[in-house]
Amino acid sequence: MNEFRRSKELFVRSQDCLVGGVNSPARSYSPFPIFMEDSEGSKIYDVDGNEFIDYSLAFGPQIFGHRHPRIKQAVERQLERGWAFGTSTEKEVELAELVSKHYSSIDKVRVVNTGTEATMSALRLARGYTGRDKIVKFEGGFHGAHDSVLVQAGSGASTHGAPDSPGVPRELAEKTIVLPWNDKEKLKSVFEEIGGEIACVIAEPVFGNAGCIPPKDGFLELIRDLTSDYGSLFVLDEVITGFRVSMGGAQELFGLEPDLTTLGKVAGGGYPIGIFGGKQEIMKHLSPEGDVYQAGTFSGNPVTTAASIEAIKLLKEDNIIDKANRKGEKIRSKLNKAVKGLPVNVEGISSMFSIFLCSEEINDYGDLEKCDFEAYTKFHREMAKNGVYLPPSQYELCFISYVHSDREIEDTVDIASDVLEKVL
Ligand SMILES: Cc1ncc(COP(=O)(O)O)c(C=O)c1O
Ligand SMILES: NCC(=O)CCC(=O)O
Repeated sequence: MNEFRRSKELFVRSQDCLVGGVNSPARSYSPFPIFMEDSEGSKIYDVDGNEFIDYSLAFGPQIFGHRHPRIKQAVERQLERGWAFGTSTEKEVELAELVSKHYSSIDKVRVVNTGTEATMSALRLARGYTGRDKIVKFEGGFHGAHDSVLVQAGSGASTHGAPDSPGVPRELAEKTIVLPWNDKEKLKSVFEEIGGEIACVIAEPVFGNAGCIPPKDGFLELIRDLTSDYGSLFVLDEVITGFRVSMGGAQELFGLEPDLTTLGKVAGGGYPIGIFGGKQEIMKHLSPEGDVYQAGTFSGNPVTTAASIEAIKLLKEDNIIDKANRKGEKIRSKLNKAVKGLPVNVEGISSMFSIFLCSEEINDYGDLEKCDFEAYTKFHREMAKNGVYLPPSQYELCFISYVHSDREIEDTVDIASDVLEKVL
């Protein structure tokens, strides 16, 4: 049974110098976070020398497994030549070409450092392009930690009970209209009422920050139709799904054509990245071609772009997405079988899944209230004691990589069913 003595000591130290002892609230959990220091493939290792099969995978990017040798080598090659020039580089061009090759809705991109920056900039561009201020998002949707989207936000904001963050000016929050996910009638009536004032609808194609909740039939298509009819933009936030559910993201899988797309996570091969892009007609409004301002010292930096290019090539050459999808199907079906009779519901698509501690199906953010959050905290800790690292909240997704072995999946299922019997 794993023990976490050194993590506990470090948490005492970190609380004196980091807010809540962490650098992101999503990493703060009871009784104290486990401090990691090493990784290889499907495994991560903590400061006490414990080994874990990892299903958090850095909150998503590591579909390749940790420390993939090809990504490591690409970064090392770049380190030999420099890691920050603040100038144009050939790699940026290569990366932009690769992204638009895989995303038919994208002619041009801008590369930034995080998903947060990507959605923040995409919303500014949508507002600048349409000359309108209002945006629509969905309850429990998470698009990063910036003002316009910290309204009824999922992920850590919900975990820590602050889906509407203080500090966001009321005047700005009022410009964000929040609707229930998968509710076609509400969406239609908002457009009928004020469609001409809406700059854009931003949506995760598959909910990933209020657990994994796929779209109901026709919901994304309805967003597409209404935004087109009313001259608003459809911003598809593929920070989680991009380069994960298929090379061309959820838009390829579902046959959608958004106006703007945001990417992150897997797209950086584990290095910090955000990308947003769309058709030239819209992108040309971004500075320096247009007036909508956006900039950044580290945007498109050479190390991240080297990692990203290698990652995208690797995804294709090693057929990583199909392999990870099959592992996803396997773990979901085995877990569901193993927990029959318990109030547990394993849902998901592709290489992502949620272990909801409740017996009913989860269709929207409100349904998460039916889940047992206290039991999840115990479940998370007991799993870690038994060598399995899960995301620390039911709001976050479990991810599986293409290098998780069948043996590891079987061990995980056995451990999870024993632990769940105990904690429920
Ligand atoms: C759908 C979605 N959009 C945007 C973000 C923000 O990305 P980042 O954490 O890289 O800023 C996240 C992060 O979890 C996300 O899940
Ligand atoms: N789904 C939310 C995140 O991935 C955020 C991770 C973090 O802030 O550490």
